[in-house]
Amino acid sequence: MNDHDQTGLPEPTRPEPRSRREMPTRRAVLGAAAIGGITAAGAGAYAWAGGLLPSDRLTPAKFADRFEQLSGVHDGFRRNHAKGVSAAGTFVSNGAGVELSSAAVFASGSTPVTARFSLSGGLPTVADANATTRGFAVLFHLNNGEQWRTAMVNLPVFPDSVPQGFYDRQLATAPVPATGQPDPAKVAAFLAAYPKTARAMALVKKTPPASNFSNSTFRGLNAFYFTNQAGKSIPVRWSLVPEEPFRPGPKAPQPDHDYLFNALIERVRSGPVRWHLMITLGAPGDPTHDATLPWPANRPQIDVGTLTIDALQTEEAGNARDVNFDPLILPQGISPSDDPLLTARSAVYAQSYRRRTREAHQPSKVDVQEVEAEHDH
Ligand code: HEM
Repeated sequence: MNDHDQTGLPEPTRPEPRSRREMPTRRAVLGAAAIGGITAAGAGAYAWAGGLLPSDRLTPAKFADRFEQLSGVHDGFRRNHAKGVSAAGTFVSNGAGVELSSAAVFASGSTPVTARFSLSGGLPTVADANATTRGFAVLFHLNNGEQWRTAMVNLPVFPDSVPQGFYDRQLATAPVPATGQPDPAKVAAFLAAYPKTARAMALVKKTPPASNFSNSTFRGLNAFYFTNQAGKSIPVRWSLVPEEPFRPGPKAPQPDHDYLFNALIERVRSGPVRWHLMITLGAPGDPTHDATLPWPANRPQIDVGTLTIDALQTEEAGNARDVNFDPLILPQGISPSDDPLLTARSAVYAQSYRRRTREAHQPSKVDVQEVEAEHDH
């Protein structure tokens, strides 16, 4: 994601659908030991060696270079979703997910989570703005030692169907110095080349952002498969639906540079914030390979439990700062779909993770204690 999402997406030739069983997962690649730890330096390049990306020209390093080209290098920060805050809480399963997936996280009971709220883009100092894509990443620490990591955003669909589209979109929508706005001709050419992005962005425009992080719906967007104890698999997508009622966010720029993060810090200080984990069940024929395409609105949605966030922490060693929210770190009972974004994400997140963890860490731009102290005065 970047913070100028007003662009288009490609209809490239789709590779032959791969069997789910052929898709590599980080679980398989890294082994149980790596999954047990809170950090996962990536071995993501395996995905590219397997030719899973549509173009040999595009590598994890080139992807990371492009983020740096557009936002600069900010030592120690994520190459995308650079501005953020760490969070902690608990997922309480109501047991309804057990018949869908054998993942231990769905057995009745509670699972601790490490989470992170973020804004898209590579600038750790970016001003909070209503239209900037918001992220909510969650790491479930399953009681059996497994982990489930998922990074979600507050969009109804993803703008790009293939990695090359995301890569091209970043450049096509970059503001030009003369106007501070994207070059309309470049944007038009990009959208003409990527009509799926044009359609996805029309859906995004019809879905106004909520006023705060705490009343935003966050969606995983990529499809996965759930497999239950009986070995039955079903395509799914998931989302976190807030208990707090939706209110539209302000259209005008806000005087407070950090108004979204400041409001979140105050909100969590006043009491826990809750979302319901909703699993949408796909039907035969629903696209699993393309995150730009919504599934029909009448697909069953199963509420499998409640995620509660009750603490925020300034990013630092030991909390979500040092987590790679790789979407292919999955527990037994959840497996990837044929969506090409998944393997690309895994590889590019690993590249970003490697770069940022080798750099000197700068203090996070969202300082929880500072905001709380200001509020007390
Ligand atoms: C080809 C597609 C994509 C690329 C190349 C990409 C790239 C990145 C990169 C480089 C990071 C920083 C990773 C790190 O340093 O830990 C990141 C973070 C993030 N991405 Fe993506 N992304 C893609 C698709 C998506 C999709 C489909 C979603 C949501 C459905 C998403 C949501 C997020 C979120 C929420 C974060 C912040 C995670 C955190 O807090 O650590 N991204 N992305």
